[in-house]
Amino acid sequence: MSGQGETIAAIASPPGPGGIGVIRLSGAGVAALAERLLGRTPTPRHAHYCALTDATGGVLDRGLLLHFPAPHSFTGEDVLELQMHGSPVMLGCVLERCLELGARHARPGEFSERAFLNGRIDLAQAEAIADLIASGSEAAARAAVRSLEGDFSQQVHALTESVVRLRVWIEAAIDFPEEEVDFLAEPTVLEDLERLRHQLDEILTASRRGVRLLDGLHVVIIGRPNAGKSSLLNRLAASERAIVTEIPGTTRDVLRETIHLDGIALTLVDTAGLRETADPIEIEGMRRARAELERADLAVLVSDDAHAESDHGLLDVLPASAQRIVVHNKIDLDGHPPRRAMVDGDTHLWLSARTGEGLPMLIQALKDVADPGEAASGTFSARTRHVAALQRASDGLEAAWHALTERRAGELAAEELRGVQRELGSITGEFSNEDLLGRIFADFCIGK
Ligand SMILES: Nc1nc2c(ncn2[C@@H]2O[C@H](COP(=O)(O)OP(=O)(O)OP(=O)(O)O)[C@@H](O)[C@H]2O)c(=O)[nH]1
Ligand SMILES: [K+]
Ligand SMILES: [Mg+2]
Repeated sequence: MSGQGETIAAIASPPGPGGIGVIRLSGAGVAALAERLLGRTPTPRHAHYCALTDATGGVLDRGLLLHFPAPHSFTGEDVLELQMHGSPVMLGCVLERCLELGARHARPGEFSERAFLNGRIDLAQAEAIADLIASGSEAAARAAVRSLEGDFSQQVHALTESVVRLRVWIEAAIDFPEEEVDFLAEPTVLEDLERLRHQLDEILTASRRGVRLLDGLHVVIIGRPNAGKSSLLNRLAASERAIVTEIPGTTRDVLRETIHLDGIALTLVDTAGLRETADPIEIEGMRRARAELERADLAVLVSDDAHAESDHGLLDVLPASAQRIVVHNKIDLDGHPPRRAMVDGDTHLWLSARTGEGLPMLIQALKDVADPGEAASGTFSARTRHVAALQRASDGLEAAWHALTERRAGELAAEELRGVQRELGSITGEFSNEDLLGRIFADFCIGK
């Protein structure tokens, strides 16, 4: 079979002893190698029970040998799977035997990379494999499976097709300058563009959700000194992680603690209290606090009820991209019961970090943000790389919109749409370079 790569081999099951161990091979020499191991030509996709022997014919182990001839295999090449006892020592010996017979060690992710290069899966699907393996919750795993099934890629493809249609149309108009101006004023062109922007935004939102499922939620706790930020972090982490004292300005550096709610990881970030000060250490601490806010999915503004009024001004510090919860802490001091209310579109919670009263409400609110529940049923897994590309595509559509509406510049709009097409193509790997591929597949485990 032509077009197959060097024969690669790897132990595909996890390291350590196990019930079953699997060695996987792919490439040009697989068919010959399978024949040597089995002593005859294996039947395609048939489980042969056989002895796996060393060079002298000594039995290393007995197990199943499965041959998947190209192109109907995971990589699109000839693939061989050896299933045997999960003994790390014997797996090593059988792998060694495969190397003697002409295979070489596979690099991390090399099987998936070949599957991608042979068009069995696109890049987003290949990434979904790694994400499925690494997923830490059922929600994340299900989302990864959906991406692996191609849900995400299909949506990106559909979008790309619409972009191409619009671009071709605009380019055709440019070729007839006397009609161009009229054409660009056509409401249908702008309607199409508007619809595209809407669809792209929906995918962008879903992708952000997908990233959150994989990477967890970045929750930044901010507020004035002594509001009880560190006390709250300790409560949520159920440990004395952060130093708590009655001295304002206790926390000066950024402090992180990961907790899990229903299988979803939340990185809680405690920060230095925000106030006017001349202390250079505190000033640096506040700079870091603001930097953390920039990449927050959720900002928890902690306010000591006594200063609620002035703390309200801090809401302006929060980036628009982050969701937010306002916590009114220390209700134990005035004896008010815990409660939850919506104020100007924000969730406000009254609780006590000291006594733990009202804390379940906060945990519920965090869960609501972390796991969008019903809304997540259509969520696919996505990576920061995808979100960044979609964001650039979205900016490109906006630029195309301005080019058409304000400047009647068809050429410019077409150029922007070409850029959008490239960005979308980079997600599924139609436009990719070796650097990017190298970086993506190096993160995979060996044997995948
Ligand atoms: N009564 C009461 N005291 C609290 C509560 N939460 C925190 N405190 C007290 O408030 C003081 C400050 O708490 P911290 O958790 O250090 O506050 P912080 O916001 O991290 O302060 P900085 O790190 O200095 O910005 C400490 O003396 C805490 O014991 C609460 O719910 N009730
Ligand atoms: K303090
Ligand atoms: Mg603190």
